[in-house]
Amino acid sequence: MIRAYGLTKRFGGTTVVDGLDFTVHPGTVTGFLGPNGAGKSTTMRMLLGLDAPTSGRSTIGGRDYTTHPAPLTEVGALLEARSVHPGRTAHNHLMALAHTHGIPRSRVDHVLDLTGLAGVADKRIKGFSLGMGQRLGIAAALLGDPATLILDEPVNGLDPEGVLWIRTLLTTLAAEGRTVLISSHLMSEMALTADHLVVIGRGRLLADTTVAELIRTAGGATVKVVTPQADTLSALLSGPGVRIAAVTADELTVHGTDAARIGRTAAAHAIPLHELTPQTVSLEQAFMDLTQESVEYRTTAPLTGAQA
Ligand SMILES: Nc1ncnc2c1ncn2[C@@H]1O[C@H](COP(=O)(O)OP(=O)(O)OP(=O)(O)O)[C@@H](O)[C@H]1O
Repeated sequence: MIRAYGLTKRFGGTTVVDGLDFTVHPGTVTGFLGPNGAGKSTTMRMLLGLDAPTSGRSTIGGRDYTTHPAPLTEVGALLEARSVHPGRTAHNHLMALAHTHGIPRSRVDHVLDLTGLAGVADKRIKGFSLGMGQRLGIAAALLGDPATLILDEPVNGLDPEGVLWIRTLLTTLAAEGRTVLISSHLMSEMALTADHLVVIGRGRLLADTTVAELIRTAGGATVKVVTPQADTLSALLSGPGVRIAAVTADELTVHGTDAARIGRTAAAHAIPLHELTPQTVSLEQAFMDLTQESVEYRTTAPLTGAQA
């Protein structure tokens, strides 16, 4: 379990992470989301003891990361800035890590297999593509068979097959009971990978919730209904918690009830339906609504097309 208690970081006069409290539970993949510059990497660096908080504290597995006697076997981390020796082969890089952390050699072959790098294990890292480098970073994070994984933008640079692979890998690792925290600024990616979301903007906590709950609070599910008897149906559906908006004379948007009930009501009163479509707010839209006040880099002028 990862816990942050009032985690705060100031650089000069700027507060980059502002009193963050959250808990990341084992057994689920938790997405750490926020627009560019929201403070995700800084928070992860503090969790890992790489940046000292200005105030507040955090624990991993109940203790401060820096006090773990064998951190690699407790926490596997992938941060954006990797320090790997470009002249080394992937195999040698992992062997060096294993050796200095008392991890058995057999783990090196295991993580090379797991990350699909076995075929290029003897190639020098400097010849690696962005995606291969990303896989190597993940291999290093998994080397100590850690109970907790903290991965900063793990999908960066991966091709569609790689994205699918990491999604499956993370879900499997969480199902084994591990704590998995992954950052991204892509809501669409998180929607497919994470069960739980911690969303920040300008260093502040905006949401700590499930994907489904985020959609619900962002406007919830609605149903589009097209019928020549919109007024009659509207009157029949009205009630506590139900909001109905007339889009046109024969189209309604209904909040607060589901398509099944609308269909049953229409059938019971012999009202013909030309369309009955459940609609959910896209997660991308929910994210934009949530973070619109805290977007650091906003386009102010419309794009007018490519200049020659
Ligand atoms: N060492 C530093 N000194 C000064 N400012 C910093 C430092 N590190 C980060 N910042 C600033 O802190 C803010 C948050 O940065 P951070 O990298 O944590 O955001 P992020 O959410 O990870 O963004 P992205 O999605 O773009 O990676 C940014 O405005 C950044 O410029």
